[in-house]
Amino acid sequence: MKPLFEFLDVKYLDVLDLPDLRIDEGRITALVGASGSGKTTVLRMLNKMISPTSGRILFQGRDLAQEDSVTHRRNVVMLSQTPALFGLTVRDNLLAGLRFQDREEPDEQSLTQILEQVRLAKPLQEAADKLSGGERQRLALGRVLLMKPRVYLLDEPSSALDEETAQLIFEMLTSHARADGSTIVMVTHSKAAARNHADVIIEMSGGTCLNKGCSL
Ligand SMILES: Nc1ncnc2c1ncn2[C@@H]1O[C@H](COP(=O)(O)OP(=O)(O)OP(=O)(O)O)[C@@H](O)[C@H]1O
Repeated sequence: MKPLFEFLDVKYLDVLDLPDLRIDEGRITALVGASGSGKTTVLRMLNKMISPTSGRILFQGRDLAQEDSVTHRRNVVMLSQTPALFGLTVRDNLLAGLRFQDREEPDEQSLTQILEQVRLAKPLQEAADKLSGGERQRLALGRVLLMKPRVYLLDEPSSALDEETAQLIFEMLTSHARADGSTIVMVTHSKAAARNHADVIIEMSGGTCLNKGCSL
């Protein structure tokens, strides 16, 4: 397995202490652990929203500190726990992630297919602020899928979903990632989801990783 991210003696304030954490390319990694154990902070580091206060993170063998943040975030896209709405309609929200990408606007059919993929049965012209929490979560996931990133950082992507929809979404995400070789790092409170869908489970506690050596 090729390492995509490698943490070398990384510390972040008194929040994280990760001597040796590795995330492999093309795999599905689940970050599990109690509330406040540092899971979201790890995702934010992978996305370069925050940087280590000491130590280094390598991305594809290069120091992440040297990478351009905007370019990095085109490849490594984070879906937060409470995604924001963009613009007025479902369509506006799907297209929002492509604004800064040099790509042709997807046609109606592609947008409708994405909605089917995320199990959101709403018309493209529907007002986004009318959607429920779980529907917004799936809409935001659709926005991220359209961006076709190499790495998906998903912060509790199923927190607002019922069990059946969550299961369908995890299945869609994993088959999508396996088909195009993308990498997923997802935070989840569901140990069952982690066991059923992830290749690697990283267990966090008190800002560190409990796995032996943290290099799986
Ligand atoms: N910039 C910061 N300064 C100080 N403390 C911080 C900072 N960022 C995060 N923390 C603290 O670090 C701890 C870990 O936060 P984090 O959001 O990573 O936890 P989590 O495991 O994702 O929790 P949850 O499952 O509840 O979302 C928390 O106690 C949080 O308050």
